[in-house]
Amino acid sequence: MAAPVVDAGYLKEIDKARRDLRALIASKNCAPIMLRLAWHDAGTYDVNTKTGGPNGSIRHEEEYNHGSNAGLKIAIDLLEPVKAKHPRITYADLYQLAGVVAVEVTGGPTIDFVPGRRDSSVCPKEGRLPDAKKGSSHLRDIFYRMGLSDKDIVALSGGHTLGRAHPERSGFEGAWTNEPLKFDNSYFVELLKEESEGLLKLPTDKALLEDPQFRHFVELYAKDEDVFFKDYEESHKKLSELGFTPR
Ligand code: HEM
Ligand SMILES: N=NC(=O)c1ccncc1
Repeated sequence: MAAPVVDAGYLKEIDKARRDLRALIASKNCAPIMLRLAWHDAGTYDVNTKTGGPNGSIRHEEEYNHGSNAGLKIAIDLLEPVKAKHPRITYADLYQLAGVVAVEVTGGPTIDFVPGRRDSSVCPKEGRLPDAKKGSSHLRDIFYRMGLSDKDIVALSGGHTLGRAHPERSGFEGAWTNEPLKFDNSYFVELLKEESEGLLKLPTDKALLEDPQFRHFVELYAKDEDVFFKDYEESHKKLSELGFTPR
């Protein structure tokens, strides 16, 4: 599909949609699943083939039915009324805007959002997102393929400050923090604790402790929330613009 014309009218629609997303997320307490949707649409990017990425393709059954996307149809359906109210906005932009708003309204950093992403109906094959049961080398394979770095891997893993795992979706259960609707650095604080009573640590979360390069950033972010917020904002913007050249 063609890229949207980002004129004054489009920018006005983005501002209106931003307000509607704030209201939706507040009313449904759905910030976590909105952030997960944005990350799953963007995280399919392959920097070598320049395919996948934040292009709205996850709206198609072929992709949202991937095992790693279990549960995300809930977010896709919640966003349909917002899309219907602002039809000029591409799904690609809407999903990334929802992710940015989800972080902001839960107390996280303000992430610069540049609109203009085009939609695609080409769905990547399953397997481009990380497998929670694996370790550091797998994380690097997946995120380096996107064109992201070690710092991006750790900072973006901080997205697990929000929400929880659902056995019927991923087989894992529980939240990573004691305040799963608050965006802060508690994911890293809990990760460094030997035992965080009743809280979740995925094998890939634990990999961030075992790998020295990753652990450096975990310790930094656990100690200084401002540094985490600055790095998270940069990495989230990078993720949301993979394969997209803002005009
Ligand atoms: C580093 C590799 C990652 C792995 C292996 C991973 C794995 C998972 C798994 C297994 C779940 C549970 C899904 C469910 O049962 O509902 C989950 C949830 C979640 N993930 Fe990730 N994730 C990763 C990175 C990220 C990133 C980069 C972000 C965003 C920046 C993110 C945001 C979330 C959020 C917000 C939830 C909670 C969703 C909810 O409460 O419904 N994750 N993740
Ligand atoms: N945030 N990542 C996920 O939700 C996820 C990633 C891979 N497999 C299942 C779930």
